[in-house]
Amino acid sequence: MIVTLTPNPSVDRAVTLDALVRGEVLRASDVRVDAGGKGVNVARAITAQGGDAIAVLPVGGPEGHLLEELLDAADVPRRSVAITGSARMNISVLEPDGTTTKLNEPGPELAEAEVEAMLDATLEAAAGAAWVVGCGSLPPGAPVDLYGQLVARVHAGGGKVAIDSSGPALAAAVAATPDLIKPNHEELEELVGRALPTLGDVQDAARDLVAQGIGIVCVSLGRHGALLVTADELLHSWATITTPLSTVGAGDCMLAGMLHGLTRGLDHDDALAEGVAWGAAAVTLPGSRVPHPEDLHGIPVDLTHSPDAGTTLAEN
Ligand SMILES: Nc1ncnc2c1ncn2[C@@H]1O[C@H](COP(=O)(O)OP(=O)(O)O)[C@@H](O)[C@H]1O
Ligand SMILES: O=P(O)(O)OC[C@H]1O[C@](O)(COP(=O)(O)O)[C@@H](O)[C@@H]1O
Repeated sequence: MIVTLTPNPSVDRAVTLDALVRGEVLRASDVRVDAGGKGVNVARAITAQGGDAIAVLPVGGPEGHLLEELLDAADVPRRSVAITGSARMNISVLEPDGTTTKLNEPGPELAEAEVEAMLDATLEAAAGAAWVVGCGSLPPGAPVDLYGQLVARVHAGGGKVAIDSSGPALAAAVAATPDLIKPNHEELEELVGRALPTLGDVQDAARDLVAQGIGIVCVSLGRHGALLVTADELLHSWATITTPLSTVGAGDCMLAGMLHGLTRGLDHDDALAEGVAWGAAAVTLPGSRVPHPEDLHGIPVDLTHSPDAGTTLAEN
């Protein structure tokens, strides 16, 4: 079982437009609403594939109510922690060529007691879990080392922790040496403080993080797939898709597939390939819809132990 903590969940509203033009009145051709936030998406993806996950999230206000309704409709087990503020609503604008523009709100201000209650609920749900996953940005009021605290508390109980975050929250989590991190290319560049234009540069940065004590560094690279580095392994896996629809939540599905694979005892090759397949499948689906088993058919996944270090990582 996998427990996800999403300190800053959202109602995700995905709006499809012919073209995003600033300063104009634009008519949407389609709209989708999903429960969102990175850990919520990880739990949704695992549930959709028949796995066991529990989403822990702070819930308040009308958007919080909608979030719970959406999770219940998708049969995602959850532990809601009541908060005074209102959950955020994030908007994604999707254009026909697959370009995705995201407008993420900061989220509600959390009180110290609400942060504590969220950590307690996560630790309680985590008894016997294979992995605890801390995901996404931190809302105002949450301490920057919230994920660092999560890592320390889960480790004290003998559990394993994965972190998928960005900026100072990720840096503080890394200082507490989680068992796995899943930055995307941009998040890794920010973490190490330098540009990483090639696969070889990403490889070197991931190796440095492993040398600091992180067991698995898995970097998602958009259409270039993902690179997984441990103390004695280097793997690169990718999937080619012809019709990208929405990249919202692709990284979350990638992480979900990999953790689901690891939990089922797959080795790192097969777990990475599973993650890459889930991530690529997510890109073929509208909004932040997560893939079900039938969505994985026909997604060919490649994997090598000798990545081409010279590959230039173009913008996704
Ligand atoms: N254009 C694409 N073609 C194929 N796979 C993709 C594409 N974009 C994303 N993916 C898949 O989704 C995963 C996550 O994408 P990425 O953009 O790196 O994550 P994030 O959503 O965290 O920014 C990748 O590892 C890959 O498996
Ligand atoms: O916590 P953050 O970084 O603001 O991201 C939250 C957003 O990210 C998502 O989890 C999607 O993930 P990606 O942005 O990585 O595609 C949305 O569901 C949510 O709206």
